[in-house]
Amino acid sequence: MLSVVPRPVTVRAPSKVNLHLSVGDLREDGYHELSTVFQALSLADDVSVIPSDALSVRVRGEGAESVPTDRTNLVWKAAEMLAAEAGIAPDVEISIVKGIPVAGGMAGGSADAAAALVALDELWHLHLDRDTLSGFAARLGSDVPFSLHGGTAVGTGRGEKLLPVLSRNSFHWVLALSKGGLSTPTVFRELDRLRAEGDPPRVGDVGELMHALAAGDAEALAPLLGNDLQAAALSLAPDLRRTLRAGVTAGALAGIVSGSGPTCAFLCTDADAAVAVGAELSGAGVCRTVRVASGPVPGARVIDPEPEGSL
Ligand SMILES: C[C@](O)(CO)[C@H](O)COP(=O)(O)OP(=O)(O)OC[C@H]1O[C@@H](n2ccc(N)nc2=O)[C@H](O)[C@@H]1O
Ligand SMILES: Nc1ncnc2c1ncn2[C@@H]1O[C@H](COP(=O)(O)OP(=O)(O)OP(=O)(O)O)[C@@H](O)[C@H]1O
Repeated sequence: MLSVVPRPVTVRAPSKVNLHLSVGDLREDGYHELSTVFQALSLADDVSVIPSDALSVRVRGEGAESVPTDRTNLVWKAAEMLAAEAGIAPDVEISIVKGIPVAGGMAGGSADAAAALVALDELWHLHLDRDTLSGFAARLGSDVPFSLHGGTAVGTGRGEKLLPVLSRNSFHWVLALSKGGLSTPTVFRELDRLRAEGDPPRVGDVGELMHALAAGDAEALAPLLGNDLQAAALSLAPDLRRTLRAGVTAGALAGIVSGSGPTCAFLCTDADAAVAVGAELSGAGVCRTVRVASGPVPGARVIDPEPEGSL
């Protein structure tokens, strides 16, 4: 009798940077009302799923040692959610290859959760539509629907309600990765504290930023980047000021803290400039390592995995 060896399904999911992040009031459910513009970046995680005897999670790559492999991992929760929907047992081995820094403000865990939803939908032949998958994504975390969606989008509510944004051309980024991570709830709490004591800067209107995106104009976009969480991230990790200054000195058009930090994202004129800024920044001793990335890129999608050893 012929036995069929199951093939893994592999899904790549992007990181994100918030080009504009306006944080509103703290709601009764513990979340803040947000208005944000997300861009999906080419720095990505790959998630593979294959049938197994029981649910298990393996992690390798960037910061893998600090990622849980038990039921607290978002991919575990994603598998249990989809299996319950399908009325089957969640017996799969899930392998994550991390490219996105852990607790870096770039939606790494959210990318994995979105990738797991897409991969298991494919593996189990569920054929769920995008709206249904987005519903599951929103239950897993505020950033997960965007990791599924990709591209450039406005997020409202707690960040989970999305509308696509017209964006021309690719934008080129250098990402300065930090030694440690920052906890997202701690950064939101720090912003509440700073606001109770004073008046940290708030981002302005988003209209001009939309025009710069539609025009694909990096020079116009640079001065319009803004993040209300930046003051809180800098208060918790003051060394990031030095990192932000160093990126601009190295030739970036502008630098911001990505989401809740501590990763700093630098917008550059073009791909060559990004490589030059990255090289200069990595020699400046202001971060653990640098990555060059571009955006927008698509959301979580099935890929043909690279053969083992080809990287
Ligand atoms: C900072 C951002 O990355 C910007 O896109 C997101 O707002 C964070 O999204 P996320 O990591 O998916 O966050 P979640 O897992 O949904 O929430 C983690 C915690 O962050 C805080 N949180 C998150 C989103 C939001 N709109 N308001 C909040 O106050 C809450 O304390 C929440 O308990
Ligand atoms: N698959 C996962 N990958 C990374 N971290 C995970 C994962 N699942 C759970 N976690 C936990 O979530 C915490 C936050 O990690 P994550 O990388 O998602 O942060 P982040 O990129 O700052 O998130 P965001 O930008 O969405 O706020 C980690 O410290 C880790 O304990």
